[in-house]
Amino acid sequence: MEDVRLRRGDTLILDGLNARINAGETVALLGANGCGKTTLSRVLLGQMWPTDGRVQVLGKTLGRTDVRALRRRISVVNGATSIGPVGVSSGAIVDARLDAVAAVCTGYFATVGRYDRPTDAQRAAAVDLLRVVGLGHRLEHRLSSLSTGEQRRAVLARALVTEPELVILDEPTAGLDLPGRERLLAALADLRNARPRPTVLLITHHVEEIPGDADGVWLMRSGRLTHAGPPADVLTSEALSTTFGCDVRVTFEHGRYWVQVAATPWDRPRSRD
Ligand SMILES: Nc1ncnc2c1ncn2[C@@H]1O[C@H](COP(=O)(O)OP(=O)(O)OP(=O)(O)O)[C@@H](O)[C@H]1O
Repeated sequence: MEDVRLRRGDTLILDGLNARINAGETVALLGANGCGKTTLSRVLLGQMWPTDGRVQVLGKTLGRTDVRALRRRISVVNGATSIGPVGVSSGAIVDARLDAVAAVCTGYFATVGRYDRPTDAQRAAAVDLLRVVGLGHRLEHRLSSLSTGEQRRAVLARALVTEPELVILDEPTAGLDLPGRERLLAALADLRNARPRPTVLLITHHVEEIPGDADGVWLMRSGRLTHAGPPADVLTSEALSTTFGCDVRVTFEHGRYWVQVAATPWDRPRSRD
């Protein structure tokens, strides 16, 4: 991204973004609600058009390339409800009535329901991926009978089945319990060992979800990227306190970064009695 600005009405949503992710790198994007993270991802997907600036994705310059062809090389996973009944207004990306293997196979055809017949090799790849995300024991189960965490992992497997070159994960662990979240993070760590290794943009609110060996971390505030660099340089108490507007302490343990809120601007001085 070069000098990317995006204005809608009176709101400057993205304010002069300059940043780069090299092929195969994992970068985490962190910032307060409403700072522009999802908008940035939508720009990368060609779903929102910047007011100024230049965006290149997978070597293609947006505005000079067929976005539909580019989209086939990208997968998006977000925490929103994406499994449900098929219908124009349901917003579902996959039919809840499908079993896990069939659901993952819809990823090959970018369909919500089962309209196409996958090859044996495609089914085998879907089964492999379901095992990777810890759903090997749920292959024949309908999505509607799976727990939220299991559904989320099935959606992740669906997103990966086409071996995308770029994976955008927008709060992929939202709504997951602790083991569910750890399982999903482990699946993401496996993804970083995949060959070829996809480029990953992980949008998250949770510092502890950022792999300690991520290639980069971007901090965003009011539509600007205020910090970008290796995790050890960016995930500091000072930088995160500025980003979130409250006093936080960052520690590094067990290969990950952890945050504690030390004080918030709305803390009142405690009475002595
Ligand atoms: N089409 C639009 N027109 C006007 N304002 C918009 C539009 N799309 C998004 N915004 C505003 O831009 C800001 C950034 O939204 P965005 O969804 O990118 O934030 P975010 O960082 O992903 O937030 P969250 O962490 O809450 O998901 C918000 O204030 C939002 O209301």
